[in-house]
Amino acid sequence: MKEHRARKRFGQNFLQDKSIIQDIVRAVRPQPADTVIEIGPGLAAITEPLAKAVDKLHVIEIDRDIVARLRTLPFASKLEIYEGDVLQFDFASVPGRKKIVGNLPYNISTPLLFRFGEYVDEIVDMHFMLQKEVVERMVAEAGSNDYGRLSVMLQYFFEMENLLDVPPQAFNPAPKVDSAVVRMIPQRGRIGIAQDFQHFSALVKQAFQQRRKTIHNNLKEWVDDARLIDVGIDPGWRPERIKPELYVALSNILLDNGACI
Ligand SMILES: C[S@@+](CC[C@H](N)C(=O)[O-])C[C@H]1O[C@@H](n2cnc3c(N)ncnc32)[C@H](O)[C@@H]1O
Repeated sequence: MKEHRARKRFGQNFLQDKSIIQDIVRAVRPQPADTVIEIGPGLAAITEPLAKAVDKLHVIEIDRDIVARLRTLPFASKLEIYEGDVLQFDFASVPGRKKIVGNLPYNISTPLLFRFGEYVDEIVDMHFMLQKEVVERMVAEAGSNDYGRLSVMLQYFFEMENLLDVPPQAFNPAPKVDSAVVRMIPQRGRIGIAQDFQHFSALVKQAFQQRRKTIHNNLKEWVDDARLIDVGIDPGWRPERIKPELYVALSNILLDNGACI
């Protein structure tokens, strides 16, 4: 088969370390009847073992040359191939509760992660290879330097665990950064339910846009200190001190007060 030259614009760093590939597939635990979707199959490093384990594997790939290659693989009949941009993909178009997997293109990982909340009720679990720094932000606890909007918004929907650190040499070409595999499992309601998700999301965005400001200074237009204290928030705290569940509670209280961010 013709050699494929990795395309930087599609974030192509192909996994070549067999033991890491095995670790990922073992973590996913695919069963024959599972609905598994792989994002960015590339040269099929994870695709092949996944396709062998399930009756049908759904794959989403943007690179036309790679799609053509996938169609020639010996296990191609097991693949349902969607050619296009995963950022535009409607995950609800694949019926059933889904396991989603991918060694993600790092240039689109953050906007992609933000989309999964929309599909949370249709997801069994997700396993992604990401930049290690992104995984650290996803799983960060309040009070740590890595804690921010990504941590709050994803922890609202998912329980997450850093399963495995992966060095650059595991890929070809080697990326400039370390990577890690994260497991994400839907956990709706664990930290409360936002009455209005858009409002909760706007509140968290507003808070972290000005991370150096105290929560009092950040939100004084919308909420007085007494309400903050009611929820358990010290008005002198910076946004990174406030746990995800407190953002949910604060959003609900603001709505009850008729104060809309
Ligand atoms: C980091 S590579 C991983 C390839 C392969 N899964 C592996 O582990 O070796 C990312 C893959 O995602 C594909 N890709 C990049 N941007 C994409 C997008 N917006 N939508 C769908 N696939 C994309 C790339 O073409 C590439 O195949």
